[in-house]
Amino acid sequence: MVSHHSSSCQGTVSTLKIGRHFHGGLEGCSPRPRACPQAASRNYPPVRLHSYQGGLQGRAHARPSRVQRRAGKCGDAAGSVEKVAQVPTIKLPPPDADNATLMETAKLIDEALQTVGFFAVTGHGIPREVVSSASGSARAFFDLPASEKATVAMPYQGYPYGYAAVGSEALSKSTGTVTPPDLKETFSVGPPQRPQHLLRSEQAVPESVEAFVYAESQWPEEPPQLRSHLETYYHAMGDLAAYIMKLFALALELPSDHFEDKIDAHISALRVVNYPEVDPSLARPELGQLRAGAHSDYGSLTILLGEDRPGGLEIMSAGTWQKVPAVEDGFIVNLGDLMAVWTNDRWLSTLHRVALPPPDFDGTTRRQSLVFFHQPNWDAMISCIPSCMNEQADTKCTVWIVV
Ligand SMILES: O=C(O)CCC(=O)C(=O)O
Ligand SMILES: [Fe+2]
Repeated sequence: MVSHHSSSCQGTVSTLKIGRHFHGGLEGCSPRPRACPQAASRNYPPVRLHSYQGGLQGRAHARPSRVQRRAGKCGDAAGSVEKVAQVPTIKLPPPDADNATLMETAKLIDEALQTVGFFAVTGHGIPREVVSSASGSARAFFDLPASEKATVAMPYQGYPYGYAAVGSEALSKSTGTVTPPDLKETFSVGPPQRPQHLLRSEQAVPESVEAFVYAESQWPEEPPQLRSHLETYYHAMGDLAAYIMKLFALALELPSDHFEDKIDAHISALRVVNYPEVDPSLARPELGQLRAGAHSDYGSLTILLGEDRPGGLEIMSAGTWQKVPAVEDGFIVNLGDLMAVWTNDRWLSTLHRVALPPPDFDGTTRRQSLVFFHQPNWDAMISCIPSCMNEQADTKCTVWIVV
């Protein structure tokens, strides 16, 4: 449904009704902020997502990224990939480094995002203790009996936060590919504090935004430190994302604070993921079944802490699936669809997946990831960044509001 409203800019504002939908069901949308083109919202009120302005009409949804368009079919045999992706490791300077140093780093980021859509960061300054506490508590949570984990299960399909058992989600559905469900279990949480930003917004906050974007996280009784460890980790990730967005601004020839007021009440989600041991002698994965099916992320950027285990992260690059090894004391950062839209496709939101371990591997294959999906403020205006304008970009003032 498209309706028109007046706006402060000269053109029209089009309100496009598509469901922004979180759910742990098999329809393929993951429990994190995103516009879900495939599943119309049936059991949850649709909400406004971000506005897209500056000729990006219609791309806020159903937009295959450049990589996806090149990728073609992506269901080849998992576990057989040998090639290692050219994902550069970028050592971040301290945030108060001189401008020339920050610009050098920004250039490396620009290069990585134009070519692979992924880079690794070291020098991030996040204490090891913050990372190991969050990882350890997440592992302890996943080790609980199923009945305990079920106490914090997402209460209904469409609720963004809580636990989702193995078999709840097939990420590949978001790219229009039907596969059996992913072999993973997840626990997702949202912003620890309800941002004050809601109160100062000029627009009335739709109830659906209140209920959805700021839905309450659910915390289990066990392990007792899970909440404090994950909240500390969430804040550390939010700060790191803000620093990376500052470097993004420099890379895009913008003032370094360009994104600040668009992410100061970010609605990011933290998701911890357990990929259980795969033992084909006990249960053979179904045809096309992966640990996480091929997908691109939806937000501004994702910060991933993975584990180097067989059956890990792979990206589609130069037309083939390629492995992305974990980086010691580092994080993997990738761009999401929203940032690809924001940059008018200058930067890539790359298709990726988590493969199955090779069937003949006889060591441990359990793998855990901590995935931080950074999302700007719910009402941030996403308008084509001036340095990303090109002949293809339609410059008339059109704002897409997803309600
Ligand atoms: O676990 C991983 O390495 C990647 C997970 C991922 O891509 C996701 O959850 O969106
Ligand atoms: Fe992902």
